[in-house]
Amino acid sequence: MDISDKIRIIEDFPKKGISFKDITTLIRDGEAFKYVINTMADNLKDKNIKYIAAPEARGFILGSAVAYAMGVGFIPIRKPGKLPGETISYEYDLEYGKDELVMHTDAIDIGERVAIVDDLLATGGTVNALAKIVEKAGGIVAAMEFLIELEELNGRELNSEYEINSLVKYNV
Ligand SMILES: O=P(O)(O)OC[C@H]1O[C@H](OP(=O)(O)OP(=O)(O)O)[C@H](O)[C@@H]1O
Ligand SMILES: Nc1ncnc2[nH]cnc12
Repeated sequence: MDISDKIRIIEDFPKKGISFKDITTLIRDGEAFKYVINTMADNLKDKNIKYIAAPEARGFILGSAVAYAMGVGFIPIRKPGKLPGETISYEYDLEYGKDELVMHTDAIDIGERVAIVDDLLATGGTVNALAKIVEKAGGIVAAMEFLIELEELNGRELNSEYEINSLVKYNV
């Protein structure tokens, strides 16, 4: 199935020079959404995955559906101030700014295998921070799955120690 034509591109959002890849047009199409989730779940089978971890907000849309499809647990990775228990955090750079991610310290036990799911790989800062948090908690990052990869931003290089799969690639 060709899903690339379901992604809407909006230039100069959220600021000038950014070519924004909008996935809302893909996920409102039930067949395209299902295809993406099943493809990601299929890529992750036979990897002995215990949990899917995904960052808010767009990561939750895909990550929780992939976890459900695989019958494994879901770990939400949030912005600061949202999780009620004891947390581990990590600051990172975005294509357009800075941010911080937070996970419950007890979400992962030592040696448990985690797959990271997000809608888009740009600079790779978000998932790198997420991977470092998982490792800080004693988990193993078994793979990273993306719907979209912006190849020129070299997110793959920043995360070269991890297995990375993406479904649709763009130059910018
Ligand atoms: O590879 P990177 O350069 O780190 O960029 C990719 C991240 O940026 C976007 O999230 P954003 O922080 O805009 O948050 P949102 O999901 O809440 O819209 C996107 O959903 C990825 O998580
Ligand atoms: N160009 C882009 N489009 C959509 N989401 C993004 N997150 C980081 N860069 C992005």
